[in-house]
Amino acid sequence: MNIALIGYGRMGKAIEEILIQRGHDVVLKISRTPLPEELKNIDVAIEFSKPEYAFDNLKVLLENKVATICGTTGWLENQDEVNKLAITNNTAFLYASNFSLGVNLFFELNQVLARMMNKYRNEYQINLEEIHHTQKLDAPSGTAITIAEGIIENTTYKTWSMEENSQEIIPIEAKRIENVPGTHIVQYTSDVDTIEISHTAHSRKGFALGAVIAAEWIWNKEGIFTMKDVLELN
Ligand SMILES: NC(=O)C1=CN([C@@H]2O[C@H](COP(=O)(O)OP(=O)(O)OC[C@H]3O[C@@H](n4cnc5c(N)ncnc54)[C@H](OP(=O)(O)O)[C@@H]3O)[C@@H](O)[C@H]2O)C=CC1
Ligand SMILES: O=C(O)C1=N[C@H](C(=O)O)C[C@H](O)C1
Repeated sequence: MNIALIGYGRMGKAIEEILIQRGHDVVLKISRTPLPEELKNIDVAIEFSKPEYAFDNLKVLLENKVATICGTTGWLENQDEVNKLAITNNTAFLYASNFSLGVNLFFELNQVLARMMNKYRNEYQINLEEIHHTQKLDAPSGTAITIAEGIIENTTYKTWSMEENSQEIIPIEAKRIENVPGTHIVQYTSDVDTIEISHTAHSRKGFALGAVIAAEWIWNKEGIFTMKDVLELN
């Protein structure tokens, strides 16, 4: 496939390595310079830039009818508009806060555990922690937000917060430590014990491979998709 890499930082470079291994051609690489207004001969675009640039990039890609997968976090206030653009331009769009197979399995496990724990809300205090490298621009991580949303869907918690803690709120703590690719921990603590599930990425390879698999999957499709569709977790 002819792939456009929009954002050529840590993730862009890790993705490029896997694209080449799997026989794809990287026909456009964008870092900093604005996207050309007209895009030609691109099968799929892979967007991993920065929170403040993602929306503008996605608009150009989708208006050019380029099937796009996006891993950039921190731009979701514009998600509805982006989804509409994909639909009106008869193309395909997939956003994932985390492309790794392991985290997507963890999302499922998190929902099952949340459903079980809802009965014991009074006995157990919930805590969500994410740890990332010090260059990360957004907090909490997109993955932590997806985990919190999975808990909210399956319990009587109403929202999440990095500042407040109450019966209705899932507290999220974000830690920044040199060279950590991404760790997420969900804890339920009572007076007598702690139940904990965690996912620890050892490198960026899992995110990058998942992004390439999603790009291969979305080619020639139309609509709005998630990693659940790609990994057939529905
Ligand atoms: N969904 C997932 O599985 C994962 C998501 N992420 C997310 O992906 C994003 C990128 O992460 P990462 O690669 O580590 O970050 P980096 O900062 O390493 O890379 C971002 C790149 O985008 C470039 N850039 C700047 N402006 C633009 C622009 N207008 N258009 C396109 N590119 C631009 C930056 O250039 P310059 O440095 O010169 O400004 C930089 O090279 C983050 O939001 C992160 O949270 C990360 C890992 C996994
Ligand atoms: O910025 C990162 O590095 C990561 N960002 C994503 C997020 O915000 O969840 C995914 C992964 O945890 C690494």
